[in-house]
Amino acid sequence: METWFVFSGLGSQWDGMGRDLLVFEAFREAFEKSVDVLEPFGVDLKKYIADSTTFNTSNILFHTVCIISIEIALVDLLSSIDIAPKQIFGHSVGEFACAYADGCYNAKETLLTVVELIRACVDSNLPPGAMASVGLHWDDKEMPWKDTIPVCHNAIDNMTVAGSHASIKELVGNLKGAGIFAREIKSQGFAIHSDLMKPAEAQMMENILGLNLPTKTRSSKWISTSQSSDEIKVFSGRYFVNNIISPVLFHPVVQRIPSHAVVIEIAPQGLFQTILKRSLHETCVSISLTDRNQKSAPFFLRSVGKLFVSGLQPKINKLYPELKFPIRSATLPLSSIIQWNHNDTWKVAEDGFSGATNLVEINLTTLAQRFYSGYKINDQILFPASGFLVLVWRVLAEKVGTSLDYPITFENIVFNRVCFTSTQNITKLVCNIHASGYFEVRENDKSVVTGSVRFEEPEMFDIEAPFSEYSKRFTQVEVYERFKKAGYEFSGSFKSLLEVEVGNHSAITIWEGNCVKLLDSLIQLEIFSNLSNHALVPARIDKVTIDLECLRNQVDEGTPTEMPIYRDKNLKVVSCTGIEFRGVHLLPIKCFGDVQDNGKNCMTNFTTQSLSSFLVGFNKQLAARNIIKCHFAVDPDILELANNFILTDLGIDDPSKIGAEFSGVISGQKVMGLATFHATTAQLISVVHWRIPDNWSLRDAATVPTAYVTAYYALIVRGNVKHKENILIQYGDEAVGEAAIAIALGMKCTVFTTIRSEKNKPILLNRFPALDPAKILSSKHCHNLEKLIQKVTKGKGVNVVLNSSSGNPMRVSVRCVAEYGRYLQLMDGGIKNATDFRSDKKTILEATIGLSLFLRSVTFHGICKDIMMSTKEEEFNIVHSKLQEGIGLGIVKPLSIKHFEDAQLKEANWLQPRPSDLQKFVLEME
Ligand SMILES: CC(=O)SCCNC(=O)CCNC(=O)[C@H](O)C(C)(C)COP(=O)(O)OP(=O)(O)OC[C@H]1O[C@@H](n2cnc3c(N)ncnc32)[C@H](O)[C@@H]1OP(=O)(O)O
Repeated sequence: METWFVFSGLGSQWDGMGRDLLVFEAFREAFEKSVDVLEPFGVDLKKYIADSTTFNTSNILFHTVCIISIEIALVDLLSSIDIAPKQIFGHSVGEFACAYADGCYNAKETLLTVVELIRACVDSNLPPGAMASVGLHWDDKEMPWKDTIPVCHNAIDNMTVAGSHASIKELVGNLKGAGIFAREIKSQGFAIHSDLMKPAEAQMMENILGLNLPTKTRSSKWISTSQSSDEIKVFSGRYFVNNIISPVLFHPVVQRIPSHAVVIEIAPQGLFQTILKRSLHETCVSISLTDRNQKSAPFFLRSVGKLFVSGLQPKINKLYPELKFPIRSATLPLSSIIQWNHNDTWKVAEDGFSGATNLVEINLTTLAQRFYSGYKINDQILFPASGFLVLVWRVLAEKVGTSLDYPITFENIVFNRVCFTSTQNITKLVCNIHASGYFEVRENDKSVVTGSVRFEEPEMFDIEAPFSEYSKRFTQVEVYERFKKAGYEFSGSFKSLLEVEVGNHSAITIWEGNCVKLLDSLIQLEIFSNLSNHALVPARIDKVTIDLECLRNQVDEGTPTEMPIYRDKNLKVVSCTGIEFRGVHLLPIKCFGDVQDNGKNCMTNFTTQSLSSFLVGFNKQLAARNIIKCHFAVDPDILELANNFILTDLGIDDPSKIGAEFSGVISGQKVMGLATFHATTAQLISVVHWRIPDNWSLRDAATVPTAYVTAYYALIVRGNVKHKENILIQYGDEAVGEAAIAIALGMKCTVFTTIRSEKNKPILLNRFPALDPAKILSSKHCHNLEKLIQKVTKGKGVNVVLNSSSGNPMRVSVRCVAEYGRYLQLMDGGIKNATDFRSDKKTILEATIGLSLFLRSVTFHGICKDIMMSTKEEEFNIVHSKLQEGIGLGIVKPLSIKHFEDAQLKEANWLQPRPSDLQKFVLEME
């Protein structure tokens, strides 16, 4: 909403005007200043507003200065409550107040100009004149305004005319007789804006020049009603001489007011309310601050209320004296006397921000919803992802009043938790859809699903059927047997896949008019293609497009129809006629916060194939390569992953790999290294190693490779760090952070770093004497870090940032990176696993950093910690030789901060939660 101020002129004055507004401090202060300015000119403002006789016997000079004084005081009053205009304009002498509101003149300069100009008119002995507002058209030259002159173009059907007293009287009489609106205006015997004012022009100029006021420039805020073109912005007293002798072009300015503006009339009396309401766009709000027929102070307060309702934010507390503490103990609290007034029924405004809210009940005992009980995972009934999509779809259709046949698109759907239902309870879901299309489904006040949704023309890939009639298929029985092994117990409508091609490129389902079931068939094909021994559910879906009409054109309504589903792994698409899912990201159900994983699959399988035998297998294969006395540093998560995958036997080539870091001895030479194994078969794929000094213990050496490989890869290959650059390393007390500090200091870089724990500061300083203690800050005080970096780098920022978390450290890092800098974001487990709810990865994916980073020509790199498996060979070779060189130069050393726990091979307690700073176990193999 734009705010416009309009200042009225003669005609708005009345006996007692402004008097009651003196209760408002800002108004009173401004008015009293005007009183002081005008006193030397014999104008007693206070008496004028207090005494009827003075008012009624005063001449035009008193009337005008009083109107302008009140308008100035109202501007100050509004400004005190933080109401400021985007545009201003004035009617006739109302333009004087514009000079004040625009800042061209102060109150004194404004009032002196009024006094001098009007006094010139009074002193010029002009022939007596009169003015009237008439319901005639400005452009209608045929109208009978004999001997009168149109002087103010007020509205399409209203103008003010001026002339001799007799001619105005005659015209008003004639018009009234003809049923046309006509009203004389109190212009105190003057025909302002007409030629009758011309004889006063020279005197006005002389008086104005006598004031010797500086020439100013009007701002673009002030739109002129006295100049035929608003282009000329030079402003001096001459502007007002022109105002008095030229017509008022009010209506053309009113027409420039956009729809959705708040127009505030500033005058002793809301003179133009009738006209504004007739002229403004119907979505505008016109508010007067005053009304002669009502008590001024309450009326003003009601107007302030209207400003608030219109969307402005008046600071109403400024209208009252400041509360001084302590207040008297006898002061009664107000709260008991404040109550809701329910007398009126209010229509809530549709302002584009309100949305539809719908409570949806899931009652599995009803006929329509009974089929949902066929969706069970690990003995619990789950409300399926497809059910949420159809729910949101229905709510939106109802909100916009359209049928479900209209194509719909969902985007960025995020499943924050799973929703269990049961036949005993009714599940209550609240679906909010914002006007922007953002939706959220909540259960028990917790967010379950979010995303965006809109009805729009569908945009789907053309289906290219990969279907070969001869390809092998799993039958329905085989499909659901496999699902069962992973914990799914689909029944009824949800046993919807009739067959699945073994390569998971296609499947057949059946359409029986149930959208939930059909959508779920597509999700089921995606789940089936990724099946492991954990039940998977969608965590995110990038896009879903549904065109029901297109689907219906392909099927016989009322007859169950077999329908092929296609899956393209490269396009990340699962689709059938009229429906397309893009980017369905699945996660084990246990990753969803409050899910009670019964652990059936995980733990039973865990004992059948123990982790120790898995590691013993690794050890044997390294021994076959002459690497003996191995120590493994293993990440519990990776072990868990290995455990999951090793039992997966879908008969499909599974490309998953597991990486492990180790140390050992080859032909009497101590080494440390990295090895990769097949996740499904535990077979060794590749191994690399580095020679290490004899004085390193094998236990310590096992912890070095991943941290330094990651740091070298990030800083040298991706970050291209150069000698003596400035570098920010977030979390220098993490393994990769410590390695990065070692490398950066080795290149004589200026290192800024943060630490998670103060106790690590002396350890870091001991390990790196070259590190400046002043540049090691707590990660909890990011703002200090930003200040320090900007100060030290003279506002340029750092050349390289290595960051491993989202949230505040990320935002600070983004602001601290210099032009042409390199921003390196560590991704635990890599982009592929970025939807993992147990870590920062999801937040990193959803973090927004803005484009400004790239406009500064900064490059952004996502760095996975499994470098060996995810990097090109030539890049890994660089890392390999740099790391060997670093060992030789003493840059690479065992980590000084303890992130590792010694563990027993036979220990079976791997899946227990452990402190977050203990990242790995070190196992000594026999
Ligand atoms: C130096 C100087 O300052 S010179 C400048 C001199 N001043 C002027 O030129 C100001 C001219 N304008 C005015 O005086 C006022 O805006 C007026 C007279 C047009 C309207 O003032 P109001 O206080 O609203 O008058 P009032 O309350 O009697 O309303 C007029 C009624 O007539 C109706 N009306 C019919 N035709 C018209 C018309 N052509 N113009 C205005 N009102 C009209 C209005 O709709 C309104 O009816 P409503 O009350 O049902 O809405």
